[in-house]
Amino acid sequence: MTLVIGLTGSIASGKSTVSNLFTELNIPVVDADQISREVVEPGEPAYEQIVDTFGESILQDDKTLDRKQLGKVVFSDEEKRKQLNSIVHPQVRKEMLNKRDHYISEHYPAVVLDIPLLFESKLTHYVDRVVVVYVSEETQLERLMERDRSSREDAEQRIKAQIPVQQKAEMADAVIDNNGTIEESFQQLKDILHDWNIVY
Ligand SMILES: CC(C)(COP(=O)(O)OP(=O)(O)OC[C@H]1O[C@@H](n2cnc3c(N)ncnc32)[C@H](O)[C@@H]1O)[C@@H](O)C(=O)NCCC(=O)NCCS
Ligand SMILES: Nc1ncnc2c1ncn2[C@@H]1O[C@H](COP(=O)(O)OP(=O)(O)OP(=O)(O)O)[C@@H](O)[C@H]1O
Repeated sequence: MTLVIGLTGSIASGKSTVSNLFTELNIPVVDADQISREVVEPGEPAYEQIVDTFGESILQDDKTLDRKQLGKVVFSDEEKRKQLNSIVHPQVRKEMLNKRDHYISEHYPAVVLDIPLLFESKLTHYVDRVVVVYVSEETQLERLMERDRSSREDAEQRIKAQIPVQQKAEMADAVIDNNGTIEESFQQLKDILHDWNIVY
């Protein structure tokens, strides 16, 4: 039996950091953000739909998506964000389920689905257990501004596009408090897996 673990949190709470820790433990990770980049490459069906909907001003000179520009458009306008989601999400889901089912058929003890919008998109039925990576609002804002070199305003807009991480933590089966060091988060992860009888 493969345990399917949903990994979520809010933007910049540390999902990718924790997903690397799963990888270190040889637990495969299916990354929704990575898939969402693949399905919008030129030639893919979602690409054409995005250009039809948002126009050529969201393209770079080489015709690939200008993600910064598209981000500005969709994170300042909920309707536009919903439009983009309705184009990208069905493709992402299909690909994620294919990958999940592949790992299950290979009898891995566990597989992780790293899905930023697991709760917002009501996808908890894809997984058996949910781990939320939690940080305080101050840490989140600081890490987001530093990582993306973004202004406070842009960072706050992105944070507001998701359910607050505190609320997500309340809905989780397990929470990793990522306000401390990565080593501390790693120890919490190992403890959770031990509780769930996943021993590597
Ligand atoms: C708007 C886009 C082009 C901005 O690209 P950019 O490279 O700047 O950001 P990236 O894709 O790395 O996302 C960073 C984080 O933003 C958050 N985020 C992304 N999209 C959304 C969204 N539609 N709603 C809320 N939060 C989002 C997630 O926490 C994600 O981890 C891109 O995020 C996108 O295509 N979003 C729609 C698809 C989506 O929902 N992806 C996230 C989960 S599948
Ligand atoms: N425990 C930690 N200590 C210090 N910095 C950290 C820690 N965890 C994560 N970071 C840093 O915080 C930033 C956000 O982390 P990360 O990219 O893992 O978040 P995320 O939840 O995957 O973000 P997104 O939702 O945008 O995909 C990164 O720059 C990362 O290096």
